[in-house]
Amino acid sequence: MDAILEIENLNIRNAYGQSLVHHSRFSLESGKTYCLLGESGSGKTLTSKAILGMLPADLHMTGDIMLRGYKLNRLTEKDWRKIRGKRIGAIFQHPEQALHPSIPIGRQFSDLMRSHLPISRHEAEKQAEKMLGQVLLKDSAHVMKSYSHELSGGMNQRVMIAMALCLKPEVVIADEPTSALDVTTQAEVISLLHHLISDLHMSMLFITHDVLLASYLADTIGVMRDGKIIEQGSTERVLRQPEHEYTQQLCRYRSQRFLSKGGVSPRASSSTAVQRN
Ligand SMILES: Nc1ncnc2c1ncn2[C@@H]1O[C@H](COP(=O)(O)OP(=O)(O)OP(=O)(O)O)[C@@H](O)[C@H]1O
Repeated sequence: MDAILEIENLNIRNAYGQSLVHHSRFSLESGKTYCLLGESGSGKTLTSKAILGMLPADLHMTGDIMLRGYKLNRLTEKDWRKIRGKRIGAIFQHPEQALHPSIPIGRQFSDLMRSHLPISRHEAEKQAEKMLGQVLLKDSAHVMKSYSHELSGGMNQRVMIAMALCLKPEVVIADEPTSALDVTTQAEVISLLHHLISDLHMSMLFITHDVLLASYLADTIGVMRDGKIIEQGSTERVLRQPEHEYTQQLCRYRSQRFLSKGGVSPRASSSTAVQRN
């Protein structure tokens, strides 16, 4: 197997020495999606922040995070800026917090591209507009001139996806990217993300509390609880033959939702909640 991102014995403690993430170990294979699945407070976001070198200063981390075998733990902030965005892209739950409120989208987009690539403003804007078209934003020229508060939640999240993917990162981290969206928009954005990631042959770490989303997107699932990965394996195995009692509970809950939604099947079986074309 060709591991692109490896997490070895990751521990995160707060200022009082309390363990928030405990001996976490997993790897993301090239071209695959690994899903960290768990309820609120289980340590998923802290894990993603550690991988992005964005842990709050009051938290203490030990363990190794390796991108293609290269240790990221001891990088300076200057080195991190070369990796974040360029080699590891990120999509967060609230795009409006990540986007600058008083800079037009096109300017933010082209600034991001120019901070990593030696291209002119004109060329960066051309590429940005093209990328906005790829995330199916209809009037991309208009979006380029807009401010984030003028766009809907779903449009802002499409902009974030375009920005996260524009530099063709090896790994994309998507942390609950659709939990602030309504159900229809969520399905559209997840379907779009899934197709782009596979078309561009990227690897994704997807973070969610939603078993149905995990079952749709993930090749491998790691179930997180109280800062620990209590079970991991192929999506098929984890959801069909869960070993841990907590995973069994999650799967029962998923079956109830499945039935209440009138029958949508997970990736572990033949069709999906969000249609895969
Ligand atoms: N800066 C911080 N200082 C101290 N404790 C923190 C800090 N950030 C997070 N925590 C705690 O660490 C634990 C894990 O938080 P984390 O945000 O990773 O959970 P999560 O699984 O992503 O949940 P959610 O989906 O609600 O974000 C929680 O108990 C949280 O309160």
